[in-house]
Amino acid sequence: MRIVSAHEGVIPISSSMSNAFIDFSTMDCSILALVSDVVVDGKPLVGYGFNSNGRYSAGEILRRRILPRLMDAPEGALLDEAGDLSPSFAWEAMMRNEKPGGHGERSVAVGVVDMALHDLAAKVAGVPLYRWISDHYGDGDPDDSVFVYAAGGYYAPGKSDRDLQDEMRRFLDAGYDVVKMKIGGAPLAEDLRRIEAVLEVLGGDGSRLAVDVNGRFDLDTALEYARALDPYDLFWYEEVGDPLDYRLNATLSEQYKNPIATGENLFSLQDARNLVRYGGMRPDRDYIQIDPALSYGLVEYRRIQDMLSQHGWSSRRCIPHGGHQFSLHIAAALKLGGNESYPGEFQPTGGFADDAVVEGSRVALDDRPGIGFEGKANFLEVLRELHE
Ligand SMILES: O=C([O-])CC(=O)C(=O)O
Ligand SMILES: [Mg+2]
Repeated sequence: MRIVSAHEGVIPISSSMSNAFIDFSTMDCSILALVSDVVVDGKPLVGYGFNSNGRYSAGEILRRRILPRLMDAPEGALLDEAGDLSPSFAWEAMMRNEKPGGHGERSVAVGVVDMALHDLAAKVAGVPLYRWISDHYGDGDPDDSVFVYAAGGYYAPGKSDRDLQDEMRRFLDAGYDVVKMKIGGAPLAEDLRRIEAVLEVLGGDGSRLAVDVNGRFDLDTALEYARALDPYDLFWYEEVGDPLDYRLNATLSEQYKNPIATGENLFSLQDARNLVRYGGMRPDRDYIQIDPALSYGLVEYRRIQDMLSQHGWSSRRCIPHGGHQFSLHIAAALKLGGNESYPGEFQPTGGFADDAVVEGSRVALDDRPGIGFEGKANFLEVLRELHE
């Protein structure tokens, strides 16, 4: 098989909401179609990818470096011994002449292509991606459903505690047991009032509420909030300080007994290893949220899983950021602890298939070949425009 053309584009995924660090008024996203020479039912098979959310589109890097290297790779260089598309060989081709370090600059671009390559490889095999990953990289016995929690609870102009409660009620009505809200964008007293409002909806059960700081706090504020949050026994306290401030995270973990989650802004094996080496993360309770789409794709994510396992971490302690279908397949196949979900945000890219049902905070995988963007009508329309 051969990739005959690559079509890259940019779409807005903007909104009026804010977390403690950024607003999403100009958030956009790279999308990609890789058209193959494999024809099924008179149409070429096409692999699709996009770059999750939280990082902006990476079109320049895709156009100038990553895609030319992929498309100019010698005949056969992207194929394994069986003649099948190898995302690992493609990764080597895309990363040729790239120095180590500085990962965020290009990890998003490579992640977009890696997603499309995996979508295509599974479509060529005629199987859903979770099955393909499990057979190629896992134990051949994937989970048939994945734990998901509903992320939202953003700050927004004019949003009242009542609005926040209604949003959380909608999540519960949609089948989620665990929800997440933003903190750190308001003074502590106001955030505690917002937390109490959400806890009211959750019957007072803090173990069903995660809070996300988006890297806003210095150490003193991190500890001040930690003392205030501890009695709630929350599901987790997320990305409390700067993502690369491992000392802050380590100090926090000595003083905050409940689970901490972080990693959505770490984009490489090396950064993840530093978190585990120096960040004080506790394999018995904490969560690692690295998002495969932002961090060089599944090829790198598997290296990260190997590293975690060598450091005594179970894959079940990983719950990726991003709320997208790619990570849902990875979670089922590699037996992660779950996946994020944004029932209301980041359209048209975010979320799962239109017919996906969440029950008891779990979502089942479907049988569409590849990632299954074909079951997400609004997004598919945008993706098809790239190449049709
Ligand atoms: O607000 C964001 O950038 C998204 C985020 O942190 C998350 O999903 O955990
Ligand atoms: Mg987060």
